[in-house]
Amino acid sequence: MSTSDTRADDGRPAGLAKPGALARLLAPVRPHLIACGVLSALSAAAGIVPYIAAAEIARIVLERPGGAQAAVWTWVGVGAAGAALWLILLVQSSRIGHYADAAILHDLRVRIVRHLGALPLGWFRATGSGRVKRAMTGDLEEMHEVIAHALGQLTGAATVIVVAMGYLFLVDVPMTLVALGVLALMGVCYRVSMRSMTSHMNRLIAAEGRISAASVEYADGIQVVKAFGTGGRVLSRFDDAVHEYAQAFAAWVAEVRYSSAATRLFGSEMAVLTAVTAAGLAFVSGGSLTVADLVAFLVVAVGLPTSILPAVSASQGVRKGRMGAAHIERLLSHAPLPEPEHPRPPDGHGVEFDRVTFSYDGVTNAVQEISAVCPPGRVTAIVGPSGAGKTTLTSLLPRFYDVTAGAIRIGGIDVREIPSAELLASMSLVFQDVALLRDSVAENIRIGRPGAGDHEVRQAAAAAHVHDVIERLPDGYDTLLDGGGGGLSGGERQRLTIARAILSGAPIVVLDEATAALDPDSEAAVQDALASLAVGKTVIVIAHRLHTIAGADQILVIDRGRLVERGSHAELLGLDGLYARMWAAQEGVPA
Ligand SMILES: Nc1ncnc2c1ncn2[C@@H]1O[C@H](COP(=O)(O)OP(=O)(O)OP(=O)(O)O)[C@@H](O)[C@H]1O
Repeated sequence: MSTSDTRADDGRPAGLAKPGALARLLAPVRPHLIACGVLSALSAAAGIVPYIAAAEIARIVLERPGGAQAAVWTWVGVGAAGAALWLILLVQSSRIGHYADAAILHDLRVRIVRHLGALPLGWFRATGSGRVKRAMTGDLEEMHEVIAHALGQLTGAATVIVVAMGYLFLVDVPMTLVALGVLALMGVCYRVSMRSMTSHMNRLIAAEGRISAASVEYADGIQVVKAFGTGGRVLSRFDDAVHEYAQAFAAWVAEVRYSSAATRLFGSEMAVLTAVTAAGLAFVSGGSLTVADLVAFLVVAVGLPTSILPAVSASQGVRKGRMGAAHIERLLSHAPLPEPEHPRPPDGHGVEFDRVTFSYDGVTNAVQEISAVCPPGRVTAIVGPSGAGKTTLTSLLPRFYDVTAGAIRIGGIDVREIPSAELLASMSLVFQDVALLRDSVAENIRIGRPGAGDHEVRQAAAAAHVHDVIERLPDGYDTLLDGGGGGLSGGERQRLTIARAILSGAPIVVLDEATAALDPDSEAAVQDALASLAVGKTVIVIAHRLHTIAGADQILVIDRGRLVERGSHAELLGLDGLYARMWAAQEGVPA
């Protein structure tokens, strides 16, 4: 998790949840939550009745020994009815709470997934998967705790205090004040122990994020770690994060150790029992309290901590739920890719960059005033030194980001006027970091055109020069690939994605050529596959190794965000400029 993850977009620490984010997100199930709260309160009230009945029976037996059998049996009936009602209402409130929980979490998951689908792809590159994952798992889980558990526990505890104290007040006021005093001490200690919870929680969440980022970094880069022995550095980042977590936790514990121990002490049956017994015996010997009334306190007041303590963890659950809700609301508030008000379909698939300027930070332009036409049926190569702006320029075409100035047109229509689904469907994006899904080989190709028949999948694989490789796999086209495409070489994985692009039949192909050198056979196979893919299409290829694009119809040379040269390979060599120097450097031929 990056630092940005621990802060709200307005710079406020993430723990300081926007007030009301939880209430706003739960609005669709508010009636269910109110019903759940009311039933929990009624259930808690019914749950205290058997204790009151026991106390009343004790008072009758002690005050009128041998008499009032009917009254005893009435209280037995009341107690049994209270217990039955407690159970029935508890089950009902839990049923409604869990129903609301399932409904709202489903609703939020769908909203998050739809929203993610509408966010610009550049947002994912900048944000990373950790934040998305946290919203879909941890943050929702924290909201679940509030809806399904904390709400009922809090209303239940509040009701138990009101009903029990109401009854005890009727029995004896001074004794009730003694019991209340113990519980009030617990409340004060709890508030003291929770005073700095938000800042400690933020520190812990930030450290937790760094632990998870370091673990992902280690797992993702395990090959590099093992091959180059950089495990020490990656592991030390993990170690530092774990150490920071332990320190944050220790600092919190050190600060709250006395207040939370006191909370436990005053919130225990032991404390209430001691206070009630001591005060009660004093009052009894002073003649202001009967033994029967003392028994009522021993039965009802001593049980109170057991009913109230779950509310302590529930209130922490609510704090966490508010934080989770704030994270989710923030994710949902990121502006989606603006869809055109008056969508227009492109007329053709030639691509035109018209004085395109783009800045990531609003200060420096990564791409500046680039104008070029990429005609259909032709290959346009983009070359230039590292950091020149090649990837940036091509990522503006599928609207990973929108241009800062100028325009990009497909078939004469500004990409911002083309519906985003149609825009993405009009192009195949073949990137270096080959994305294979955990699915069969056939399905990995079929993503290009869901619903394509087996025969078409095989044809695409054959055109991409990867059919024979697939046939040699243990289960052929049904072989399951792990996420990284294990079992296939780099060149084979690339050809698989090229087969995917061939099957999609999209008229525009954007290709980020692999920087890593393949062995000559593999490279030749990839080149042949690309030639099949390019037929009749508008092909834009970012080239790192110039000899692979020497035959391109036009080559655009970019340097520091600007288009500095353009022409065919021969023309560019004739210019004796940047391209000629790059060619000489790569091919070992003097320019
Ligand atoms: N997500 C981003 N946020 C901010 N700046 C970025 C981002 N991506 C790239 N840049 C910057 O924009 C400039 C152009 O980068 P870009 O990746 O487009 O270059 P490139 O020519 O594709 O480089 P390479 O050949 O090394 O891939 C660089 O200065 C880079 O640091």
